[in-house]
Amino acid sequence: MSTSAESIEREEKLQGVGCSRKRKEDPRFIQGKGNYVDDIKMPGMLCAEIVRSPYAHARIISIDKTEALALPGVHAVLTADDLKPLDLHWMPTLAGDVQAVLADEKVVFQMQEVAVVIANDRYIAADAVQLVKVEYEPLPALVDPHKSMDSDAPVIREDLIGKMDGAHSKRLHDNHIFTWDVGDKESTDQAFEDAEVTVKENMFYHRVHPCPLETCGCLASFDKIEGKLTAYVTSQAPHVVRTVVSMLSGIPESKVRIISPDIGGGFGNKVPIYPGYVTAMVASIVLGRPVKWVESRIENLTTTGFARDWHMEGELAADNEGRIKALRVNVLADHGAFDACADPSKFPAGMFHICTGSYDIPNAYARVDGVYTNKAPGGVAYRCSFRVTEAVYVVERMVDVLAQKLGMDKAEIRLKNFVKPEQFPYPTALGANLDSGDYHTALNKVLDAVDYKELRKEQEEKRANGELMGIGIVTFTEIVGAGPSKSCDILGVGMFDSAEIRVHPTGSALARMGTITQGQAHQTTYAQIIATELGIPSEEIQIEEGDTDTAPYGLGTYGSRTTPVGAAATAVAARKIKAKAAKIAAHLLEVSDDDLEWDVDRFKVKGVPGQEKTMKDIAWAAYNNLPEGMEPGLEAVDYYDPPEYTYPFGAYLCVVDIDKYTGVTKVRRFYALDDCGTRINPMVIEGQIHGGLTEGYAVAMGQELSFDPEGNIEGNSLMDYFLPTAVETPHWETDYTVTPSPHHPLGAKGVAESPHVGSIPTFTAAVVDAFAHLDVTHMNMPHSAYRVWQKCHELGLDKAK
Ligand code: PCD
Ligand SMILES: [Cu+]
Repeated sequence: MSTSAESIEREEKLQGVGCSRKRKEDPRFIQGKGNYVDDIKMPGMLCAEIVRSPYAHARIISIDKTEALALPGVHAVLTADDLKPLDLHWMPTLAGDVQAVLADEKVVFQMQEVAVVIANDRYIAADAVQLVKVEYEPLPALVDPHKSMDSDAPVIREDLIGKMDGAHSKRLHDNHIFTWDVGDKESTDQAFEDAEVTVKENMFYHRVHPCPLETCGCLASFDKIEGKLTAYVTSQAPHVVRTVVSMLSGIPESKVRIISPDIGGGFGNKVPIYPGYVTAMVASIVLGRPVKWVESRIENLTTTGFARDWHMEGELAADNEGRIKALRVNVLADHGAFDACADPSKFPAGMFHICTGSYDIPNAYARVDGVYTNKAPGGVAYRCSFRVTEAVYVVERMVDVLAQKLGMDKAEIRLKNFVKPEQFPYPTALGANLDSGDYHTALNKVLDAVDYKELRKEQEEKRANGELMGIGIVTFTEIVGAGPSKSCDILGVGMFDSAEIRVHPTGSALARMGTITQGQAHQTTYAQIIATELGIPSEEIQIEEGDTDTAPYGLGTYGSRTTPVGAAATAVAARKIKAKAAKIAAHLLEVSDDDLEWDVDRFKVKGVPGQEKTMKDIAWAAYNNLPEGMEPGLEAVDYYDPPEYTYPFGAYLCVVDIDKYTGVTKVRRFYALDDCGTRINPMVIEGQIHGGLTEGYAVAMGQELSFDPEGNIEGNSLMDYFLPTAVETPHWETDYTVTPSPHHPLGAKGVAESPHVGSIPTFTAAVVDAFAHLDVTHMNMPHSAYRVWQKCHELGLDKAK
């Protein structure tokens, strides 16, 4: 291959892999030309609003629609009784449970969907909601998951009474959902018995919500003549929605069209299928007119897709030198009133088995018990590949707790226990198979960059002075790219993904994928991959996603799976085209394909200067001058089933200064080093990392959905729920190393979740480290000023001068 200045120049023009190509979608967005579900209008369109329960737990005595129906402009009021004849009053969840579309005799969480009003516009519908008279008989609410399995606990799911075979395991109580465990319990227990040192800590990973700027919504239109249902849905997985809608409604899948238009942020919130979507679709079928439902902010925060809410007990066993011998974790998972977690079907606790982290831990055992409470359902992967956030949190916290007990440095204990570069691929004690990594290089790079020794010295001086300064260190490993079909499916559909590329006669291309961007810049970055593979300039490649009538079947975008799965499909589809292109070039140049070499955007005859055919020449020939017997056209499709997950990793360090009189925590420095293997677009990666760190800061420092003893949700509007703006957001410093994935066609791993997963425990680590000299080993999030002040007060620090 030639590396002449001329070919380097041609390569740069392609704007391929590795180029910080500007985001192609931005000119549209910044000019207000985005097209979201709520922007779409159809002739004759009606609007739906939902009547919701004021109680967390109550029996429905009666529903009186008379007054609502009498309001001019109201077309219908639907309740569970109206959906019953269609068998649509309950729906399956992604977690193998069922969920009431509209409450069936009983409400089980505050703001649960009770009835839906359909009217000419949203204002009339909202007025009519007030006129629907529902009589309730309140029942005792179960809010504390630790009490879910008490013998006198109120039973939440009467529909499941006596059904002790759950979707994932035996159920131990009417409020128990599943037990999931992994690892060797016996050897782990033994290692704990034999250990020189053990540590244990309880931590609560509080309930939060992804809170995308655009709330969830659906515009459904049923064409009675064609028998076709078209729905614009805020979905991160449009094909999955199509399959479920077809299964639920009996409409052939070929007559269901789901379109995810522009999406204003997903963050996991837009993976599940919500009652609102179903009611809009049903209403359109019943009324024969398009029906739109769009949530308000409070509805979004209260009823759709929460995340976390795990009570975790972590334990480590080690020797006196700090070599970790075993990890044991016990989790009580609060899933709310329906198990609507969005995980691959066989993983009720997501990818929690990554909780051995970046460490070489010989023995491990983890157990998770899911229980029902009177809270909204969800359990979505808020910027995390299914409970990876929880996994990283527990192990990183425990390593710090161990270091404190042994009086060891928190960086040193990590360097001592890392999986070493020569150990990859590394099978963990809990069954993950880490494909690649170089943890020592990453952490050392960070320690050098911030002058760690100097920071610790400064901390000592501050402590002597009675000031609080904390240094948090986290070295995390993610598991992304769900996933190999052999282990990962959603309702039976394997979690492959797809790409279809068509090269037109004049050499430009159109490509469609089964994934769907929500702001990640897929239109920019997918084109870069094809540009490098096929030598077609990025500018001449159009990327389309999100319309099930045109895109090949895919499982969607969440869990940072686009790069590990969708980008791999794209590379492989492009390579199929290139293989055909080589044959056409050989034919045009009258040589055998062996005599050809690829040079950026053309095939050249080896050793014969000037004898060459560009991709443009080849594309034209594909439609008129082909080798004997070859079919015309230049296109390919690939369904890529990854052989393995990818394991991005990183090393983060945070420095905080805490005011002991007010508890105000100032993030002085945050240094984030990420390794996602081959980097497709460094600028997009940088943006993704800034976004993920900011969301991590939000979760660690302020976001929280809490409940009072009656099950009333607290803090469910943006008056209380913390969304950091540029004012609160700290300054981020980023860095990287490159350890390519050995099995991915491009060597790339996902990246978008890493900063979220990695930063949250880093903030906690930094806050706790500020108090470490006072024997504090853990503090629960969120680290709001009030809560941090409480700790200062408890320790009498706010009294000291
Ligand atoms: N190596 C590499 C990697 C990556 N990349 C880039 O970056 C991005 C991203 O990617 P990923 O990582 O693969 O991911 P995806 O799949 O695409 O996505 C997903 C994610 O993404 C993130 N980010 C974001 N951004 C925005 N803007 N928006 C949104 O919504 C969002 N979301 C979030 C979330 S949450 Mo889940 O759902 O929770 O699970 S998951 C998630 C894209 O564009 C790509 O291309 C590159 O370049 N390179
Ligand atoms: Cu998660």
